[in-house]
Amino acid sequence: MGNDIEIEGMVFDAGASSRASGERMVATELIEDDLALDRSLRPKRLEDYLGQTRVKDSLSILIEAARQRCECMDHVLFSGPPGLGKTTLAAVVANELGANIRTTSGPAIARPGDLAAILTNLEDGDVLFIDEIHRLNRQVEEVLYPALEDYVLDIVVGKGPAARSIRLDLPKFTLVGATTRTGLLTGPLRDRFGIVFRLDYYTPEELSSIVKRSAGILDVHVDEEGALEIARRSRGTPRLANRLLKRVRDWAQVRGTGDIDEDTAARALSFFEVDSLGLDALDNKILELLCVSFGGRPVGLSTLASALAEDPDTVEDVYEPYLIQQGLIMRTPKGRQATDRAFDHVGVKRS
Ligand SMILES: Nc1ncnc2c1ncn2[C@@H]1O[C@H](COP(=O)(O)OP(=O)(O)OP(=O)(O)O)[C@@H](O)[C@H]1O
Ligand SMILES: [Mg+2]
Repeated sequence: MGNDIEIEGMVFDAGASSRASGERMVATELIEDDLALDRSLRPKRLEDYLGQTRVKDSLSILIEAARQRCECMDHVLFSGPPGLGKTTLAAVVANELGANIRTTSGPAIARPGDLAAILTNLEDGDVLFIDEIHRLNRQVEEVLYPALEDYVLDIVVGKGPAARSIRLDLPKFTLVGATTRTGLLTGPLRDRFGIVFRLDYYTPEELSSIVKRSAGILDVHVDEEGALEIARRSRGTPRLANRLLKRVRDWAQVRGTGDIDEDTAARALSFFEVDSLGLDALDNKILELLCVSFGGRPVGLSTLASALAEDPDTVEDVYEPYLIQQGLIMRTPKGRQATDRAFDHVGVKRS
């Protein structure tokens, strides 16, 4: 294969290994590359959190009301695809409330005892942030319900006939939950949140202001059109916009003047194989297969996956959602099919 890398006699398929670890340049999930960047670019106050105006407006009312009454804010849930700013928003809420934040995640709380330890260590007014809350197991959830409703913890002491249940009072706290999949949350858990906020993909204009803010922090000059060009290729996702900005900055430093305008951004991103719609090489290969090799006919998932030398689940979970959301492919009962927009993008006529 053309992409193979040979190190000390061992041969790696560069494409497969980077894909297997999820490190696609256009991945919206967190990758190692983002970590240092995340810390410096994450907004801390509501005014620096750009876009999502409806969510921000309601949140600021909730926060202000809680502050005026000197009470805890209602429990809130943030849901939405990876990289749209759920974790960021949880920290922003705590900051605006002037509260401490304790952070944990669904998979990290394995047993009811783990949750009990977290809850009893909270202080009045704290924000408890549970990321990936849809991954809490049922027994743990059962402990959480009374804690959310009445700030109490029911624990069973002893075993067998001598076992008895005692009730402990907990400090008043605000739970902030985050999930990529509201559908996976159980009904009773969802019902215990005062408000569920759905984060949506950002518009290019919103992403462009995020790019400009980040460029200011990174101390790189980007003009209006340059920021918008990066924004258009960022799949509606701030995390990706920041990552692409970083790559464009590298390219501009080495191949350009160091400043970022529209032309620099476009050339840099084409160099890194992120095209005008934010599609990478593999996305484009999918479109080419559907439009050219299969001539626009519906193609079954397994046929498509084997033509790409990929796993069908990966094709369905990783590659397809954005292509479908962009109206480039359709799922039909007979299989996957390219749309007119895909034909336009690939630059061929439907036969
Ligand atoms: N509204 C925003 N304004 C400015 N920057 C943002 C905004 N939302 C997100 N970001 C940036 O995008 C990055 C990713 O956001 P965050 O980690 O909060 O996403 P997430 O929704 O929690 O993703 P995941 O589902 O993968 O946990 C952050 O480091 C932050 O810098
Ligand atoms: Mg997160």
